Amino acid sequence: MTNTQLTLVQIDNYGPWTVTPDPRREMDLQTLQSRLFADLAQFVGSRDGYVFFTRFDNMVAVTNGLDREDHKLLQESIANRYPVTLSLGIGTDRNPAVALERATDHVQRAGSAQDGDRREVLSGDTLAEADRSSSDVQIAHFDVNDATGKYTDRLNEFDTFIHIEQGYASLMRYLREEHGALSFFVGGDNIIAVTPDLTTEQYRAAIDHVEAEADVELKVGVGTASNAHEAGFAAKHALEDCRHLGTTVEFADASVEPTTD
Ligand SMILES: Nc1nc2c(ncn2[C@@H]2O[C@H](COP(=O)(O)OP(=O)(O)OP(=O)(O)O)[C@@H](O)[C@H]2O)c(=O)[nH]1
Repeated sequence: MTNTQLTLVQIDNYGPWTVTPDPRREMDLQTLQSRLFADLAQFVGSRDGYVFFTRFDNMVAVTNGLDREDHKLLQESIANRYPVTLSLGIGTDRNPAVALERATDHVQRAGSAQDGDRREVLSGDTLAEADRSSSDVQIAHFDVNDATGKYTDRLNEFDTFIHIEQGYASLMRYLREEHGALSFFVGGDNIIAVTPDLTTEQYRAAIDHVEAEADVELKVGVGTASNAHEAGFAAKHALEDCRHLGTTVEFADASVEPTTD
């Protein structure tokens, strides 16, 4: 059964820091943000989790497999190397949107994102050791069909970007509203969604919705495993199956497709 552990990563008091004592050079802020994301990706990825950059000042990580000590170590390591600190809220649930709601609540209760006195909050419970082996994550890796032929090789980069982003906007809203799944743009034409147990029909309905609303054609590979890396890796293989078979939805072999209840 899926039971997703999500961590909200929030830079403490970042807004005021960006303008104190004067507004800081934008490319310096972009450098800090992308390096911070790279460090998080390495830390969380080496523990088989996933992290998504979302707005950079706030990021979302799938942390099944990471315990409280791992979270503490991350905070300590960032505080030692960056001019900013991180607050972390942890939440778990079968439904990823509910898990994120819980994670967020822990951080928000401790104070505002722009509260100078709120630093390095670490709040919320990780999955109990006993639950870890029976708690799976479902990852759906979406990809635009022939993005290279339709967009990259034909349009300028900005017009390509508009098409891809419109597809992403349509998918992220649909999956969030219909299923509480959280979708993240990860570059190129790829979107990774953290989902509850969904069926082939439910994925197909999402793809049909995006085609009707944004005129963007997607395919998806789905994987389920005890951590994001394994689930996501299986999803990538399933996506390759879509390419070879010419299908739009494939589940990885190891994932058992649930029946609709
Ligand atoms: N983040 C991420 N990006 C990828 C991955 N695979 C491909 N990309 C990106 O997606 C772009 C397009 O590659 P593809 O999706 O393979 O190409 P395509 O033209 O859409 O062809 P088909 O997907 O086979 O229909 C690449 O330039 C990469 O930027 C991946 O596994 N992860």
